[in-house]
Order: sequence, then structure tokens, then C-alpha cells
Amino acid sequence: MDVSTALLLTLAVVYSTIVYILTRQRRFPSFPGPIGYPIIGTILPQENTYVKMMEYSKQYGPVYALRVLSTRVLSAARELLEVRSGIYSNRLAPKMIEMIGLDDGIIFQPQPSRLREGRKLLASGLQPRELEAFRPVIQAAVVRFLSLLLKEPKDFLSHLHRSRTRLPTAVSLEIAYGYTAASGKDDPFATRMKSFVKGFDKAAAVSVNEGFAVNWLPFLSYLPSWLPGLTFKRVARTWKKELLDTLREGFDRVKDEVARGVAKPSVLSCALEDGSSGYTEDVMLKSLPELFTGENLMSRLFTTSIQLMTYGGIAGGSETSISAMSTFFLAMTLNSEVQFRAQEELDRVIGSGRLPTYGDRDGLPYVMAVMTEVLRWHTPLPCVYRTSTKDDVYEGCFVAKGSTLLVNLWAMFHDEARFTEPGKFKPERWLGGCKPSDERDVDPLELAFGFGRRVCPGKYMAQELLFNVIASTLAVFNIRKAKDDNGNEITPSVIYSNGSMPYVALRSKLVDSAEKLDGIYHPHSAPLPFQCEVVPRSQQAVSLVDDAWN
Ligand code: HEM
Repeated sequence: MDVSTALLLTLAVVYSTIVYILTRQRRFPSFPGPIGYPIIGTILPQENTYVKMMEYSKQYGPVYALRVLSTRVLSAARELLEVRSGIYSNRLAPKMIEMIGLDDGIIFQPQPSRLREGRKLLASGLQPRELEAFRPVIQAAVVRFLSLLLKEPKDFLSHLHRSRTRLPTAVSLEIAYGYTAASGKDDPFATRMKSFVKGFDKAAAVSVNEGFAVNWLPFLSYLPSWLPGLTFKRVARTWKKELLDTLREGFDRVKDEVARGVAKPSVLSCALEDGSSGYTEDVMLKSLPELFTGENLMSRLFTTSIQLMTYGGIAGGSETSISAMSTFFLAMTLNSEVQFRAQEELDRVIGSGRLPTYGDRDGLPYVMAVMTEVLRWHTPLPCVYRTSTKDDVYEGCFVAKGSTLLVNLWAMFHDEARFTEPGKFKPERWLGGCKPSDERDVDPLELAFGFGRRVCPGKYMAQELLFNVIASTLAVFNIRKAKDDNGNEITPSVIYSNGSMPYVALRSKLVDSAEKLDGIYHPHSAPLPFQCEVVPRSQQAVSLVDDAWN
């Protein structure tokens, strides 16, 4: 550890001690939970933190509390986020995001009326009925993915990850701005948006070895900028201009197209054309880009709110849809019988003369069950979290303002009382709707996307995209275990990067090793790179993709 990191860590411990002492509360009994070390609190494991937290809930009960430095964490039931949403709907903005002025979109929006307006704007393109207009866009993005799979089947993970081919980004650009990114690398607007997301992402990072110290030592923002080492203030000023200029470019381009009567239908063009929509320019400017940043950022935010200062923080965003798609490829590699059953259903219902579409979903219950099980087996965001905005009393115990509330989705989806063999990938459990417990509260199609006022606005788009990828890939390809040089099958291990949970160290070792393996940034809760063979099922299947692509 170098001197500056050590100094920052020391500062963080001192800061946490002061905050802890100042905010200590004794009025109400505390929740049960691990006691942890003095000052530092509980040390959470670096990997699979949500599994450890599930163990705590078995030990201490469904509601328990722990402390990480000065941050109180309450592992609670979803009802609390829904019923007391007035107190538990906020997320803490990282200081750098605040300084750049990017806390004014949706993700960090503290004002209920402004949040409602921004979410309404996104919903105008992302609700099921509105999405229908964009169905061809989603289908085209999926066909592009299939044609890449035909050309370079070994690179299936790269096709999902790399920004040029990343499905959700391509679709979001169309829905938000009516913008079709050129398939080459140098599409100017897509590149600018990409750097915007990257800048946003970096500004929100909370690791000791990545991002800005002011995010985990917020008091630094009050020190004068002439002090040595406080370059972040200058960076914030420069980025504020650069990032807002990018947003302005997207906005002005569509505004100009609308004025000339040549705008393609998009959320922004509709809002601008519809004089009665009443959105302020600021809401349109800052809320729309959160289609990109929201998908990317959710995991970072947990760490921000939990303020894992001395321990470091998460390495990156979540890219939730990509995580689910990678899980699908892993599940198919490991469960050939599931794959054959889904393909049998596709052949019977759709035949081999066309690709399946989202409109076919009601006739494909087993394929739907595969998708549901993907979202349960390794749910992309294992925890949903919020920061409380007021002191509160819950079940007779005190919840201090600023506490982090956490709902462990992983624990709900792996609850042995509800699911037989929760660690196994078994789509059958979902046949006939939300089984096995008949309790809607564990339906991954709902639960994996969060709750109440903050429920994921991209939920329907994500489901449509995921369904299309799953159904079309299974219709066209067989996914099999790869073979080594001696012809032996390679069974991939089921190892996931930590995703939306804190790393109790610097950057996760798993993330580092994943990057070394194939050079792709793997910051989210997704399987580490693995091999499989992706082989077309027939010449007719190849022609289907070629024809659709051409
Ligand atoms: C499988 C894919 C996805 C999963 C599992 C997922 C899950 C989630 C979850 C759990 C949350 C937090 C909700 C809460 O706090 O209660 C969230 C928030 C969010 N998601 Fe998604 N998401 C996915 C895809 C997407 C897509 C495709 C987009 C964009 C089109 C998107 C945009 C957002 C945004 C903007 C937020 C923040 C909403 C707010 O704070 O009000 N997500 N997502």
C-alpha cells in the first residue's frame, strides 16, 4: 500500500470514528446482528457478500443490523421500502456526482415531484404498450447479436459486453433519442454517450484505488482548492462542462430534427412535439441519459450508500441485462436437458421458418420459465438498497437517519423453505406461473427489478430483450461444453463477480482475474469468463439469421 493510500485510509478511520460518535443513538433498543470490531464494525467478505448476509439472517432473524464504519446497515423486508417509501426511497449521491451536478436526474433525485416527472418521461418509452413501437428496434439489435454469434461464436461474451454491440445501449439510444448507432466503431454520438456514461461511472466510484477520495471522505469538498492534492475540484469543474455538453448535444440534435420535421419517433422527440407534455428542459436533458447510466450504475450505488470507506468499494457498474444474458449462456452450457426441452417447445410452436419474437411468449411457457429461472438463479442485482431520510422506529427498534436499508434478493431467491434445491437451475419450478410457493412475492420477473417508487424503469425493456436473446439463441444455436486439446469436455465453474455488493478490500480479485482472462471489464455480478461452444443447429437456422440481418 503506498503512502497516500495509507494516509487516506487513516483519514477515513478518523472521520468514521467522529461520525460514529456524533450519530450514536441509544433511545431505542438495537436490532440483533453481528457486533463487529470497535470503530471498523463488521468486516464483510470480499466475494459473495450477499451469501454471508443471508447466513446472518438465519442467525439473527429476517431483520438484523450491522455497522460498517460509521454506516448502519439494516437488512430489512421489502415491505419497509414499499409501505414507508416516503422515508426509504432515496439513494445517497456520491460527492463527486453532486459537484458535477449529475445528482439531478433520476437515480439520485431526492425531490419526489422531480423524480415523478423524470420517471414519467422514461416510462413514456418503456412501459409495455409504449415499448411495442420499439419492438422492431429490439428485434434488429438481437438479429445483429445473432449474426455476430454466427461469425465469431467463441466471442459470445465479448459480443454481449463490448460497447459497439452491447444490446441494451443500442436499444436505449434508439428509444431515448431515435438514434441508430453506425455499426462501425466511430459513431460520434454513441462514442460521446459512452464517454458520458464512463465519466458518470468514474465520478460515482468509491474504491480506495479507483475514483475520487472525496466520495468516501466527503468533508474534503469543504477544503479550499489551493490545498495540495485537491485536484478533484478542478476535475469536477471540467467534467461538469464536458458531460453537460454531451447531454446538450443529444438534446439539441433531436430538438433541431423536430423543428425540421424529420425526427424519428423517440421519447425525446415525442416529449418535444407534444406541447402539452409539460416537461421542463432540465428534466428532459438530465433524466433521459439515465437509461444508460441507470443500467450501468446500480451496483456502485450500494457501496456509495454503505460508505465502505476504508475498505474500498465496488469496481464498477452492474450492466444488469448483460449479466442475465451471460447467466443464460452458462446455464445452458451446464444443463443440456433444459436446452433440449426449450428447443423442442420452440420447434413445435414456432417451427423453423422464422425467428421467435416477444409476441410469441404466451405460447412458449418453458422458454419463459428459463428466463424466470435465469433471473432467480443468479439475479443480476443481488441486493436492493436505499438510504433513510428520517429517523424512524421499526418493530420497536430505532433506525437512524442516513442508515442503509438493504433487501437481500439473493436470500429470497435461495430460501430453502421456498425452493427445493435453490442452487440448481430448474425452470420447471415456474411452469404454470409464479410457483412453487404460489406467493407472488418471490416472482423474479417482479422482484429482480426492485420495489415501490424506485422500481427499475427498464424492467419491461430488459425482459423483452432477455426473452428475445434467449428464444432466438435457442432457436438458432446449440450451446455445448467446449472441449480441451484432448477432446475432453470442459465443465465451467459457477463463479460470479460480486456485483452489487461491497468489496471488503480494494478491487475485487475476481474482477481483476476476469479482466486478465479476456480483457473485458467485468464489474458486475455476472459469471466470470467461461468457455462454451455455440454451434448453429442447421443450415436453415443460419439462413434465417442471414436473411434477417440482410
Ligand atoms: C435484467 C435487467 C435488469 C435488472 C435485473 C434491473 C434491476 C434493477 C434494480 C433491482 C433496480 C433498483 C430498484 C430499487 O431500488 O428498488 C434498478 C434501477 C434502475 N434501473 Fe434497472 N435493471 C435491469 C435493466 C435495466 C435497463 C435495461 C435499464 C434502462 C433502460 C435500467 C434502468 C434503471 C434505472 C434508470 C434505475 C434507477 C431507477 C430509480 O432510481 O428511480 N435497468 N434496476
